[in-house]
Amino acid sequence: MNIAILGYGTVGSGVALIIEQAHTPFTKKLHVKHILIRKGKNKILSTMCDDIHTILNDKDCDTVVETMGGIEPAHTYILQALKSGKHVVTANKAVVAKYLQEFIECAKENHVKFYFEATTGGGIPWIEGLDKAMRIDEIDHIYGIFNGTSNYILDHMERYNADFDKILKEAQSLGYAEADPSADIDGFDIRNKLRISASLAYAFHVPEDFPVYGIRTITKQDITYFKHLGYHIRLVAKTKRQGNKYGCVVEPVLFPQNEIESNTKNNYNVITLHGKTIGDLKFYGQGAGKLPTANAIVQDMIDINENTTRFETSFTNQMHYDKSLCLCDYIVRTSTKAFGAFSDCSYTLDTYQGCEYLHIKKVAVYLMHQYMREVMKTDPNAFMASIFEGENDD
Ligand SMILES: NC(=O)C1=CN([C@@H]2O[C@H](COP(=O)(O)OP(=O)(O)OC[C@H]3O[C@@H](n4cnc5c(N)ncnc54)[C@H](OP(=O)(O)O)[C@@H]3O)[C@@H](O)[C@H]2O)C=CC1
Ligand SMILES: N[C@@H](CC=O)C(=O)O
Repeated sequence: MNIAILGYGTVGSGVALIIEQAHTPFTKKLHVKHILIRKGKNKILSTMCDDIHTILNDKDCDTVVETMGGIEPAHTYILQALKSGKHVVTANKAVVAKYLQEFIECAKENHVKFYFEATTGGGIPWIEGLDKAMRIDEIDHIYGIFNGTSNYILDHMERYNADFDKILKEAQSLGYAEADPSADIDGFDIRNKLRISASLAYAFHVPEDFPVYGIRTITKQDITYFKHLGYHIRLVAKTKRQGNKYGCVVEPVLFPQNEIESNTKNNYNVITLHGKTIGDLKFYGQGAGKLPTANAIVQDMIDINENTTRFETSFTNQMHYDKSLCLCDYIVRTSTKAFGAFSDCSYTLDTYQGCEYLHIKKVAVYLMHQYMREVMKTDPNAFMASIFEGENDD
C-alpha cells in the first residue's frame, strides 16, 4: 500500500514513525510515498511535497491519510482523494462530524474505503467496537469520557491539586490538545466525537445543535467539594435513544468513587455503549497522543490493505431530537444573586468553605443548560455538573 500523509504534525509524524519502526507482516506492506506540508515550509524529507495534485495525480498512491485538522482544505482534499479512487483514513473529527454522510457516500460511489477510527477515542478501537455491536443490537445509549486533554486536566487537578492553566500547557506539550485548546475545554471536541458516534449508532447524521457545557470555570475548590461529597468529575458526552427519538448532551458529570470513569486517569478515555443483548460494554485506552492516535490510523490502513470486512454504515433512519429525553440531578456553584434562574427547580443549598452550591433535583438537561446560560450572564465564573445516573444493568 502506497500512502500519502497530509499534515506532518503530532499525529501525521506518528503514523510515519509506526510504519518505519513496526516490522510486523502487516506494517511491512505499508509504504509512505508522499507527505504534504504547507507551501513555503522546508522539505526536510525526500517524500515531502507542497502541492496536493502531486498526490492526487499519482496513480501508484492508493491511500491518503489526512492529519491536517480543521475544515478546509481537509474537506476538499478528502473528497478529491476519494473521487481519484484513493482510500482515505483520517483523525480529523471536526471535518468528519460535519461531513460524515458526504464522505461515506462519496467513498461508496467511488468503490474505495473511508475510515476514521482515530477521530474518536484516540487509540481505542471504539468505532470498530460500535460497528461490531450494531451487527446484533440496536444501540440505545452511549456515554463516555471522549477527550484526553480535559481528562488530563481534571485528573491532575484532583490528584495533584494542579493549576488549570499550568496543566493545560502540559497537555499541549504532550501533544494531546487541539490546535485551539478551547475545543477541548469548552466541549466542542467531545461534541464532534459524540456526533460521529451517535450518527453511526442511529444511522442518521446527527446535527450539532445539542447542549454543550465545558470545564472552563471549574475551580480547585469545586474539585475539593465534589471529593468531599465522594465524587470525581469528568467531562462527558452522552446520547440516549427511544425509538426514533434521541437526546445528546456534553457536560461535566460527577461519578462515585467506584465507577471506572472515576479511575480513568491522565489522557485515558472510557466509552460505554448499551445494547439489548450485550448490555453495557466499555472501551478503555489512551484517548489522545501521537502514537495511540497514529496506531488507530495504521490499524485502519491495515484493515483496508488486508480487505478486512467492516460494517457498512448507511444513513437510512429519520430520527428526531427530543430535548426532554434526558433528565438529571445537578450541582451548581453560583452567587446568591443568580439563584433566581432556578426558581422553577426543586433544590437545596449547601455552603462549603464560603461557596454556595445548589443541589438541583431532576431537571431536563436542555432546561438546565438554558438556566446556566442566563446565570453566566451575571456570574461568568459559575460552574455546574450533573450527577451520574447509574449503569443500565444492575
Ligand atoms: N493530537 C491528538 O492526540 C489527536 C489529534 N487528532 C486529530 O488529528 C488531526 C491532527 O492533529 P495533530 O497532529 O495533533 O495536529 P498538529 O497541529 O500537530 O498537526 C497538523 C499538521 O498539519 C499541518 N497542516 C495544516 N494545514 C495544512 C495544509 N493546508 N497543508 C499542509 N499541511 C497542513 C500543520 O502545519 P503547521 O504546523 O504549519 O500548521 C501541522 O504540521 C486533527 O484533526 C486532530 O483533531 C485526533 C485524535 C488525537
Ligand atoms: N484534543 C483531543 C485529541 C484527541 O482526539 C483530546 O484531547 O482528546
